[in-house]
Amino acid sequence: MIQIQHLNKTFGTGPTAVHALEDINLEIEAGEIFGIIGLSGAGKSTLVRCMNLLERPTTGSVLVDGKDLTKLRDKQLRQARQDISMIFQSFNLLMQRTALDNICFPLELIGTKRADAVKRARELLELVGLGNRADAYPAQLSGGQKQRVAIARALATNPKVLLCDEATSALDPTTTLSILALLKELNETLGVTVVVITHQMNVIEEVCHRVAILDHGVVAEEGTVAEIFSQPKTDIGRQLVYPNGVQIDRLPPSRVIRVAFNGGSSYEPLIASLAIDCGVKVNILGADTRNIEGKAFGTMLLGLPKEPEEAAKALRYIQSQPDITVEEVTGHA
Ligand SMILES: Nc1ncnc2c1ncn2[C@@H]1O[C@H](COP(=O)(O)OP(=O)(O)OP(=O)(O)O)[C@@H](O)[C@H]1O
Repeated sequence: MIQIQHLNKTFGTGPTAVHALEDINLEIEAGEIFGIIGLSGAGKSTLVRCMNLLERPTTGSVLVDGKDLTKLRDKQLRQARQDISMIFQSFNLLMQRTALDNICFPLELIGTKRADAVKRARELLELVGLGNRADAYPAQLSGGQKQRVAIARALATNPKVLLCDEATSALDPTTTLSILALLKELNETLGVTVVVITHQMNVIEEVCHRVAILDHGVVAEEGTVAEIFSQPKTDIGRQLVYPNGVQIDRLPPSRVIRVAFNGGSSYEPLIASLAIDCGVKVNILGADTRNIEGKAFGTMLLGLPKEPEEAAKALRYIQSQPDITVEEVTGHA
């Protein structure tokens, strides 16, 4: 659906140039919810703006449905953009227009008859749960309601792709969840491909199927949400997945392992059975468990006994358990 190939974006020239994105390669499939996460300044907004050419890549291609947007002339590009809508952290509603007329706006731009536009806008207001607020102005709506109007407006032209740039970052946690649930529902019912840009791991966890982690303008790692959550492979991945991770250099000098639960139906009482079945005691240094799509994922950071034979025995026992993987930890845990 969206193929990003060898994309680079540099702002400015010479010694003050900022290389915001370097050799980005991503494939986002039709119908999926794809997350792009990274710390502030990682290049997330620049990347999402390159996806509809609001920002023109310095080099590289952006293919949507096989069409390279960077090769299109203005008129063709305007047409292609009708398939790619965007919502923002700050909603960007027109304050002088009612909710209904905000949604009619993109339809007016493409010459839709007023009666047809109003009909479509009313349908969309129903779809986003605001059927009774057609005549409200943005100032009379809550943040969550404003984002619902923005979503309805973004869907007015029946786009194939909805780009969400920090769409829930200005909302409280409960409203965030309700907007994410709406995005999920729209993805499932309309089949719209959703790209979610965020700095919050819980947003990714809540709605995304796959995720790419952006770090200093490069893709550090990508995979299914379950893969990234159970076994982040890079420092930045570990920082995002375990924000309260333990620095190993502050731990006692015994071997430390991370035990990842990879989607077994429940958490085995691993520590208790270690003690009972092999008489070995391990230290729990940290634990972070989650339930994703009904399956158990998560990790425990364990300090093995100092005595090498005991440590090896514990390790063998843990490795023999189903749906569990183990890695020895060095550096950021
Ligand atoms: N128009 C611009 N001119 C110059 N530099 C820019 C411009 N836009 C972005 N940058 C730089 O590009 C880098 C990436 O910025 P970007 O806004 O894409 O990051 P981000 O991950 O979205 O960060 P945040 O979460 O803080 O919005 C930063 O170093 C930023 O200063």
